[in-house]
Amino acid sequence: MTQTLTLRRPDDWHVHLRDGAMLADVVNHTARQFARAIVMPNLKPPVTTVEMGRAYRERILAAVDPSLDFTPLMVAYLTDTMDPEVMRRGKNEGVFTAAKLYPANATTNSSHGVTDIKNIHEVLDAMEDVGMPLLVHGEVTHKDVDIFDREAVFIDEVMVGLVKEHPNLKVVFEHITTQEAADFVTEAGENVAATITPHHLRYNRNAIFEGGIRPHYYCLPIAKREKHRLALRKAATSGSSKFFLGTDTAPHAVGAKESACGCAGVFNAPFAMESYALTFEEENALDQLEKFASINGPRFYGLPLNEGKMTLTKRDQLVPERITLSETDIIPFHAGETLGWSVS
Ligand SMILES: NC(=O)N[C@@H](CC(=O)O)C(=O)O
Ligand SMILES: [Zn+2]
Ligand SMILES: [Zn+2]
Repeated sequence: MTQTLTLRRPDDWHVHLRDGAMLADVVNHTARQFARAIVMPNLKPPVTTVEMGRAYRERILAAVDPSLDFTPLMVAYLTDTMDPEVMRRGKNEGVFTAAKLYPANATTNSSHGVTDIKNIHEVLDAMEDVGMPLLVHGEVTHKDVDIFDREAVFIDEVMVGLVKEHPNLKVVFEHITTQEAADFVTEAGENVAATITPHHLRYNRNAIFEGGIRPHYYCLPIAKREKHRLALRKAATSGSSKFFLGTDTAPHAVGAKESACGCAGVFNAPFAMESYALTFEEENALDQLEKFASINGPRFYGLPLNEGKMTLTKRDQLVPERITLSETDIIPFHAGETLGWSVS
């Protein structure tokens, strides 16, 4: 018996499309599945001005296969010295959909990030004013905090105060990895939501060390204990409108991953919807997938729902061991596995 599932076309509320040759190589993997994507601004140099946001959007559109209907939604990268006027202009000129808070040195290309949230108080006021969502990489960076505790500590040290001081600011807690983050978002006001990646729903921290060190499972925030994975699965499939799809697809060349100091990030764009479908199926929640993938995100951002459709079919599909790009190879998430779902 073939089983199919037809949904409104989904959006991806957290992607890294990179730039140059890598951009051209990866963007259509996202555009084939998703109608829109929130494009992260952690380039070198980061996207900190309206002009840079506009130019990056042009480069993305130039790289997209014209037969695919895809809209990149641009994000400003917040620094200690960001001018609040960039938020107002970026919004008025239709360039920036959101702005991203990277705590300085928390993750890939975050060295220009914010060293203290106090430094962006006026920027946050301006965003609250114009209704621009703040996207947060929620980890503290002090060396004395254990890497597995950095998200939970960030909630206490930053998130609680942030939502108290800016009660009308829309906040997306990006790529949550802990029970604490899922609970925080559930208990916060309607202005607080979270994205959840395919990979944090599928493996816990043991996968990173199974029989040896496995760099392709390394991403930030790092995967946590099993109880946290189960909490994320519960949140994603709960039907709550506060949780939505954000793959955090983060391509790095195979050599940059398989290294003495390997980069953080999982490249999951090619089979993202198949991976989420598998998880929702295992949770007996396929009826909740459309809300998570196609409805909760646009509702939170105040954008229209997509009119197009996507059909997922219950049909086996082999994920390649590696994908050859123009300048390097890359290892996709689920490499070598057979997935029980295919996007038609
Ligand atoms: N998630 C990751 O592990 N890496 C992302 C950065 C990020 O989202 O934190 C990247 O840009 O490579
Ligand atoms: Zn991040
Ligand atoms: Zn990311």
